[in-house]
Amino acid sequence: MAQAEEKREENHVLLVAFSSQGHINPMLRLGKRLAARGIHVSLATTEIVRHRMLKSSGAGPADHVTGIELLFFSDGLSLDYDWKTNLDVYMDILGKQGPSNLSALIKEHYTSPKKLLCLVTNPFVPWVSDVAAEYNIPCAMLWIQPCALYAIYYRCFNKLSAFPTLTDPDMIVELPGLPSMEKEDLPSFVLPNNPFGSFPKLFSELFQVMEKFKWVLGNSFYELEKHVIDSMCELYPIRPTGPLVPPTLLGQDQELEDASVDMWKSDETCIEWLTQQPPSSVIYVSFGSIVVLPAKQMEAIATALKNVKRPFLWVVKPPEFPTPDGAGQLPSWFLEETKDQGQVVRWSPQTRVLSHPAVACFITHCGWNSMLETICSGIPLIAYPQWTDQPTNAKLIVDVFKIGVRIKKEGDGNISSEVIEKCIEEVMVGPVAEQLRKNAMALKAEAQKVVAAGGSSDENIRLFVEEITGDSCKKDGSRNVGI
Ligand SMILES: O=c1ccn([C@@H]2O[C@H](COP(=O)(O)OP(=O)(O)O[C@H]3O[C@H](CO)[C@@H](O)[C@H](O)[C@H]3O)[C@@H](O)[C@H]2O)c(=O)[nH]1
Ligand SMILES: O=C(O)c1ccc(O)c(O)c1
Repeated sequence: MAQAEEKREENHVLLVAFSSQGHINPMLRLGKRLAARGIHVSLATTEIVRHRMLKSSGAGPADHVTGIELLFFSDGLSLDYDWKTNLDVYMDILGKQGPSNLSALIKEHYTSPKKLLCLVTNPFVPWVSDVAAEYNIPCAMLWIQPCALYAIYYRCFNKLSAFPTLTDPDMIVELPGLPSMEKEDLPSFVLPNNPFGSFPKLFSELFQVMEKFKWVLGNSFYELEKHVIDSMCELYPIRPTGPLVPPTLLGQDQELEDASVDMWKSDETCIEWLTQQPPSSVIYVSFGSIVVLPAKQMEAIATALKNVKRPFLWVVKPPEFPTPDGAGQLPSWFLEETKDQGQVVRWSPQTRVLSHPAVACFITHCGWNSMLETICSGIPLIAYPQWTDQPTNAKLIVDVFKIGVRIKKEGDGNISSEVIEKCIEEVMVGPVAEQLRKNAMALKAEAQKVVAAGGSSDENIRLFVEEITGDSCKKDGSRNVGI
């Protein structure tokens, strides 16, 4: 038997992720923390990731990321399928084709699949638990959004609390461990008029069969979300093992190598440019890997950045499927009129940007990875959420973590440049800015503590490893450090 195959027989965990960069990277980082405790780890995801990695690096497709083997299966569609426009169809086809394709991959790569210690999946590919059952392997889930979202979905889809309906769309939602939430604060998938039918269906099915997951791990930390984590103890506990961000952001670069994939090539020139800017002066703007802002909103942000006359670094990722209405594109006047003020890049080395001393604040769509990276960099945020978990993440930023402000939409759903300008000034100067920075620095210090030896997330990883390897006498998944 070849050496690689021998390894797969012994202490092996297979992670399975949806194709989004924001889903794969936290899984890989969990993988590194398991590997640091002697577990062999591989990650399986769909072919589109191999294709994007190849395009981004210009080299041959990677089959390893710092020691973690990458495996790919087909989602049942061609590589150029416009899945963002046809999300419902995509999720449906992935749900039908994914299980047999993943099962075939496991048969092909593991001589005795039953010897796998565990499959770890993320919530967007919940059917992985059925593949695990087929081979009689236990299954864990890594919840890749805040624990607050886990609690909200659990209560909503098991009908344990009241949520807005078509007849009462504006009701205030009250849940244990969380502040009161208006409809603007709720994840879009629980709203009665949400147009993405496949996601509520997926989450509804998932949260009704949670017993298929022997463990639920979270990409968060106890000290950040303790009330809501405690509130889930009696229902279905979640064990936070994060923040799963690059070790450099946690002061752990000496002891732990990073594992992540880059689906887009980052423009490193912006780091040189940042180095020429005064300390705490630059507004960083990015909306992650999926959001494409309507032209009117691009115009409002462009106008605000120009008017505040402060240096900025704006990531404008060209839409993968451009539309004639100018969505996701800069207004034609912007580059010329701001050429001495800021930089625009197509994709940035974001974690290096956030931890650069020149960066003062971050205008963000509130993707959870971006939020955790910002928390670990100790800078305040300006929240401009769009959909999925982002509205709730924005609520957490403002009312729970208290490290930022939120750009409020007008009645017609648009934003005005004046509101954005006001938010920028609020986080840059004055007593509010000072308090936000203090709070942000305190959370950064906390994040470093929880991943260090004996910290709450480190302990939760240790317990998980003990349980999957059978080194623990208690295997009921209920232990959770900090509770
Ligand atoms: O120029 C850029 C912009 C982003 N990033 C990285 O890309 C990731 C983006 O992740 P995230 O902030 O979570 O945003 P999305 O890619 O939009 O993530 C999706 O997945 C997240 C986890 O489920 C959700 O919280 C988001 O709402 C959802 O949009 C982060 O690690 C960033 O560091 C870069 O490296 N360069
Ligand atoms: O993480 C999310 O919430 C999310 C939602 C929809 C997507 O298409 C996606 O790639 C990620």
